Amino acid sequence: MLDDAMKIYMAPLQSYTTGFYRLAHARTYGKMDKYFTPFFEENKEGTKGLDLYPELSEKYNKDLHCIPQVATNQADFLINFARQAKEIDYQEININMGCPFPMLVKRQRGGGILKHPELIQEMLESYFTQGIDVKVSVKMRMGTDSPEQGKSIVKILNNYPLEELIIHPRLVTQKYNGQPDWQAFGELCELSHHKIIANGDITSKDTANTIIENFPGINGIMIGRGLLIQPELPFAIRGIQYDQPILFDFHDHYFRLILQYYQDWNRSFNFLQNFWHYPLQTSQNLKRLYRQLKKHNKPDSYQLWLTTVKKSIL
Ligand SMILES: Cc1cc2nc3c(=O)[nH]c(=O)nc-3n(C[C@H](O)[C@H](O)[C@H](O)COP(=O)(O)O)c2cc1C
Repeated sequence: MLDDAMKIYMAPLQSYTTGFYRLAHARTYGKMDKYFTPFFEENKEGTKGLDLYPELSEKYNKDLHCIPQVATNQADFLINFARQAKEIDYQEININMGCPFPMLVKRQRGGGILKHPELIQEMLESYFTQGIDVKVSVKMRMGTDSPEQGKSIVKILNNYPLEELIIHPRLVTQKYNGQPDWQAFGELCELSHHKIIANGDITSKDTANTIIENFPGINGIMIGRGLLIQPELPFAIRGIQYDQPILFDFHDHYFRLILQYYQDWNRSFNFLQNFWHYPLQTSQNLKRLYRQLKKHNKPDSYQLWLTTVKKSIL
């Protein structure tokens, strides 16, 4: 049985782990230790108060330990983001230093910032000298295009009182290809003075246990795609079993939350497609069902499609 002190977090995945998803997941399976929102970016969000985003509204995050994430290299934006988050009762924010989206990387944000230690240092120096009462954690890859970059960044991060450091040991240039480099992860852990959370390709209880056994000093693990494929995975890792598959209860919670919010079938349907994307990738038959989904884009037809999925999964 996994030690309770070992934390399990839900990773942020833009368009997938939305507020609706996180809340429906918690109501169905139980609460995870922490949730991270997909990243907010400056320019778009700078013009609108954070309290206006359903992603952050109390309705979808009440009683969940949720951390708003930001992708920036600007101290002013970071400070403003933290202050706005505090106003709506968030105590911690997370900085994205890993996203491989080319538009972000080109602008030295997300995974692109790892090549610019000077920007990280300036931003954190300014943040921490202002004494803002909002904790900061960082989620990073092991470099933009070289693992040496991750090492220099970890040394810089050591100068600041971060809440924790989440490491996904891939380079930004790898996107999601190849394997995470767990040896490089170990080296970064040794260099870091912070609490470490391991992230990347945790898709089963066995992978989780191997990482925890190989790196006993870490504080937790973060799961993204493994959870989207198998939403019960974080609880299976803790040894919790459900009497019956409850994927469809999860779906029903999620479906209700979306329809209530949008009151519009077409917009809701996009979210439903995202919900089914990962669970229906595990066999040729399920992939074929997923491809058929886009033709079932009307409420009655969707219900018929769902019946076929139920028969294939249960
Ligand atoms: C479609 C997609 C969207 C993602 N969006 C974010 C994001 O908004 N913020 C972030 O920090 N990471 C994001 N990630 C990265 C994941 O949080 C995670 O670090 C990565 O998928 C590796 O973990 P996993 O193998 O458990 O999924 C995204 C990944 C994918 C595939």
